[in-house]
Amino acid sequence: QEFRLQPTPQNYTVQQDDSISIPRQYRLMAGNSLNNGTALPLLRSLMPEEAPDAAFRIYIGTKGDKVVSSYRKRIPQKSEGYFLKIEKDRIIIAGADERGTYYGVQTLAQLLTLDKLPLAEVADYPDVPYRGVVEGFYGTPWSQEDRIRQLDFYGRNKMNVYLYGPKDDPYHSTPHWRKPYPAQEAERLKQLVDRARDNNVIFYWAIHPGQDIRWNEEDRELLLQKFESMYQLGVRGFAVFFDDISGEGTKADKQAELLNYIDNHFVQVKKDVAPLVMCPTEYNKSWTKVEGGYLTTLGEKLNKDIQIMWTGNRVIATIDRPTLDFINPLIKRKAYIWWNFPVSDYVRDHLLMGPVYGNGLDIEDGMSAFVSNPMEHAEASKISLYSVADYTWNMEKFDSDTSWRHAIKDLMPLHAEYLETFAAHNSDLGKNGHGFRREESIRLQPALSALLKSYLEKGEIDETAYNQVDEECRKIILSADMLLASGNENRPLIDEIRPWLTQFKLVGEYGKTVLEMMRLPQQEKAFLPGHAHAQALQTLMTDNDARYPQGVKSGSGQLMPTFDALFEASTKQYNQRFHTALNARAVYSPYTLESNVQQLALLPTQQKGKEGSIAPSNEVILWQAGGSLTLSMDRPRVLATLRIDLGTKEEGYTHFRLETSLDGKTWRNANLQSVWKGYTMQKADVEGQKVLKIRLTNTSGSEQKVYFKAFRLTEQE
Ligand SMILES: CC(=O)N[C@H]1c2[nH]c(C(=O)Nc3ccccc3)c[n+]2[C@H](CO)[C@@H](O)[C@@H]1O
Repeated sequence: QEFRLQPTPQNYTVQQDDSISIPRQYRLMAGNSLNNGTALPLLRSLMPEEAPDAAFRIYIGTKGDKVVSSYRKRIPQKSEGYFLKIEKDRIIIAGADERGTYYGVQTLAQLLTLDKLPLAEVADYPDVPYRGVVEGFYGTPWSQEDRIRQLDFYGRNKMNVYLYGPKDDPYHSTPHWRKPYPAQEAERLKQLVDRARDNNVIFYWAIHPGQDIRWNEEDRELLLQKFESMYQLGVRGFAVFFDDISGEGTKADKQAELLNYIDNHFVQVKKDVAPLVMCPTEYNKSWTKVEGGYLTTLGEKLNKDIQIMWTGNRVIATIDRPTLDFINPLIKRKAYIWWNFPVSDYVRDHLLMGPVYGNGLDIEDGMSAFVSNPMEHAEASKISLYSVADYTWNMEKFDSDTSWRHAIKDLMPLHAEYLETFAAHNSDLGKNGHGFRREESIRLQPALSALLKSYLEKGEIDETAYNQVDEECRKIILSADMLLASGNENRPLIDEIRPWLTQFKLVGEYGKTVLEMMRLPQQEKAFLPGHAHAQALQTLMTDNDARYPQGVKSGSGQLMPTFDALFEASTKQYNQRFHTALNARAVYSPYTLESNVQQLALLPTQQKGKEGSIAPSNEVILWQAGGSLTLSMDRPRVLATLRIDLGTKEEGYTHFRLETSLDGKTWRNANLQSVWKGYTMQKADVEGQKVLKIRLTNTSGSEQKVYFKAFRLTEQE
């Protein structure tokens, strides 16, 4: 793949027929404005041989510096803009500000990877003012090493913000948001703040107090003391998140009062702190009731400098002009976009490795920021983050597929073709409560469809499609092995995705086995080993990595549905021909979920041995009055235990009725009682009962906000 600058510059010209050797020594002419910045240290790390008498010169400064005054007019008049020019005997790097100059050096760093330096001119600047990442997901927070690698990545990719807000950090959220970090944790955060500074990234520390905040002076002062403790660690960006809470903390006027107080008595007083950021409780259109006045209250009352986050028309959504035309007038400022991709905390059995696409390419003027909420898998998230950096820097020239391919090459240059094969088939989320899906196996889709159509409709094999799919299965198996054996090229990435690589190889083997079965349904003996092997592979693909209770899924968007359909079709053909009853069901779960509660309806069910479950959800469930959830078995089964956890206190369960049925018509109550005092896990008195269906209904007469943490049954041996 050809060399490209990342992110795509606004203006970049190169003299095609000329270049220079990378100078071994140079004389540095630097402006004073850079003395305390990071541009010079970066430049010196790239070109170590500084010599006062060298013929080759490097002029570097910001627009106020004399050393670059003759290029002043070439500097884009945009925040973080820069002008970079490489001539035969000099390099000029002139920034609109210090960070712009730093970005000019980052661009030079990329050009220095070439064998020869092109005689180039770059006049560049970002489209979106704040660009970066909000570590705002549920699940295992990133490690210290993850975050340090992330911050270096943001520096290289010209991302300028990182918001620290992992939901599962108890000092970010309830119960310990009021307390300072323990010394060891504080020291680790200080290291991150310093690393962020080295990469010219604004480190925002976010607090998530809304679940138990009291609107009084004590909590207000405790919050300010926490911010002050973070300021002492070097933090210069602060955020307050009010998402996913219920009760008192959701009040807009109280939220605005608190935020304005923080702004007036902390942010404005400190003078060196970035604008305050807040995430509202109504952070997407599908939840907000404009007439309820929550957003307009914030828009009217919040100080104008305070940034307001927005996830779009839904919790998980792409961002377009209508999205911004809705929210910006309400909040009376440009939305600070919190993009919930590639976050996967609600589909933890999937990896989201596909291209970034679907956001508008003409909306750069409608947002103050665009930050991505990533997966708990830090390295794997970089495929998307690389493209988010590309998209937010130069929206008009953003090309989804080109960016995706370069992102993969950037992550594993020596194994890019194998990682691209893996990423292409691990991009869709599967069925989920948000209804957000992604394309998968795009290039193979026509062959998969043709193969399946000809086999199902005519019982024939489309040889062209067959061979394409067979070849892809070979590449899948090869890619999995090559990546698993890739050694130290990017060990942190391989460590993250290893369960999915193992699964991916099984998918390739399953595909090859099913393809062989397709040729044999008329051969009474020869068909059987393939059928048995396919079933063995199905079992191996189900009972996989114990670290992921929902299992791990690979190729679930296109490959597996096609292979399962071909498995079933060829087995049914065999059964009809030889009057046998080989199992033709590929994707087999004895449990089916039905619900009229929108956020529950799409949750997947799982079976592992004698245990059956409905996948948990990490969001607050809005369970309407009378809403119910029914788990049906494929046949009556004798239960041993049933555990339910709605994340609510004891009395919360009085709002629900649990019933069982043997025929789906007559129902009997099954009482719930606490498994452990004070905890929310409940057990139902179902031991020894033979049931066909289990039903849980909100009988309180009003909407209940609960968590869906567990719904697990075990059958008697
Ligand atoms: C602003 C935001 O997206 N907040 C959280 C969030 N909240 C939700 C919800 O779906 N929340 C929700 C749903 C229904 C009722 C209340 C809250 C999803 N997410 C993200 C993706 O799972 C999660 O990573 C994030 O921390």
